[in-house]
Amino acid sequence: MVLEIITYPDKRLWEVSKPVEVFDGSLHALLDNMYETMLARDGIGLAAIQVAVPLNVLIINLVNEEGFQDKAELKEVINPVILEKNGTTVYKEGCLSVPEFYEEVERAKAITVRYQDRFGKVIEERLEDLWAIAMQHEMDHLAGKLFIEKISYLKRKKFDKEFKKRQREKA
Ligand SMILES: CC(=O)Oc1ccc(/C=C/C(=O)NCCc2ccccc2)cc1OC(C)=O
Ligand SMILES: [Co+2]
Repeated sequence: MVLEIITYPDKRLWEVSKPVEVFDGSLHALLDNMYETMLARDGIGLAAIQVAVPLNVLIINLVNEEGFQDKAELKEVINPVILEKNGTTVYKEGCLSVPEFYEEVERAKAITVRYQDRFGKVIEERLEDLWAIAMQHEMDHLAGKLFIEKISYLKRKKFDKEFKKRQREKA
């Protein structure tokens, strides 16, 4: 089912998530619900903390060349660890937990990551470009970090001003 996505400045977004110990039906249900929620909200990545579950679980499903999200390319990532980082790249990121705000973030261009799949099998992969960006963005969520904490001081001031303006408009 589609779950509620918590949004900035909900303090739970700064919680540090915990490792998954049991790869059971409830984990599978969480992954399925996260996928449905991400698609319903036009997302390409989602971390469990964004649906208020502080577990080291994230999913990524980028849009492919034909321009749609192929479920065959869905990555279900549990207990990820980055083993290696190479190069740097900048990309204008967005986040379902920080709606309507996009900003350039600098990240590693390529990473080697080790994680487990929904059955606990260990996978080691080298990711590049948008896959690497998305993995780093979602893994930051597991450490209680948002992309707006990685932008320059001036861009963060712009975000704060923008956010307050929208709050006033809504009030
Ligand atoms: C209005 C609004 O909030 O728009 C959106 C903003 C962000 C998003 C999704 C962002 C997302 O999936 N981010 C995953 C992390 C990531 C960021 C950059 C590159 C790779 C991975 C979707 C939005 O909704 C629509 C309809 O476009
Ligand atoms: Co995000």
